Amino acid sequence: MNYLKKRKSAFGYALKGLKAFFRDEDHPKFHAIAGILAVILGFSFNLNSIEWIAVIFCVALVLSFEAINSALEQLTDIASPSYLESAGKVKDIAAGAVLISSVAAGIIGLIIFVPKFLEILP
Ligand SMILES: Nc1ncnc2c1ncn2[C@@H]1O[C@H](COP(=O)(O)OP(=O)(O)OP(=O)(O)O)[C@@H](O)[C@H]1O
Repeated sequence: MNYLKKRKSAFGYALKGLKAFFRDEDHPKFHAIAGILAVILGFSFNLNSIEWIAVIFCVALVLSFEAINSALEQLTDIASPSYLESAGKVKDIAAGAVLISSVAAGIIGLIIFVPKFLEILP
C-alpha cells in the first residue's frame, strides 16, 4: 500500500513537471504541435503498425530530449548564474541532443509521409 502511495506521488510529480515544461517554454509547444500534426497525418494516411511505432517513438524521443534539455538548462542556471564557459558547454551539448533527435525525427517523417503524399498527387 505504501509502495502504491509512493508511485502515485511520483506520477503526480512527473505530471507537475510536464505541466511546468509546457507552460514555461516555447520549444515544447512547437514540438508538441508538430507531433499532433504527425498523428493527424498518420490517421489520414492510415499508417501501418511499423509506421505508427516510428511516428510515436519520434514524437516521444524529441519531447523527452526537450524536457531533459530544459531541466539541464534550469539546473545550469542554478549552479552557474554568472558566465562560465563550461556552463555554456553543458547547455550547448544538451541542445545538441535535441537537434540530433529532431533531425532524425524529421528524416523519418519524410521517409514515411513523402511517398504517401506522392501517391495521392494527380
Ligand atoms: N551561465 C552561462 N555561462 C556561459 N554561457 C552561457 C551561460 N548560460 C547560457 N550560455 C550560452 O548561451 C546559450 C543560450 O543559453 P540560454 O540559457 O539562454 O538558453 P536558450 O538557448 O535561450 O534556451 P531557450 O531558447 O530554451 O530559452 C547557451 O547555449 C550557452 O551557449
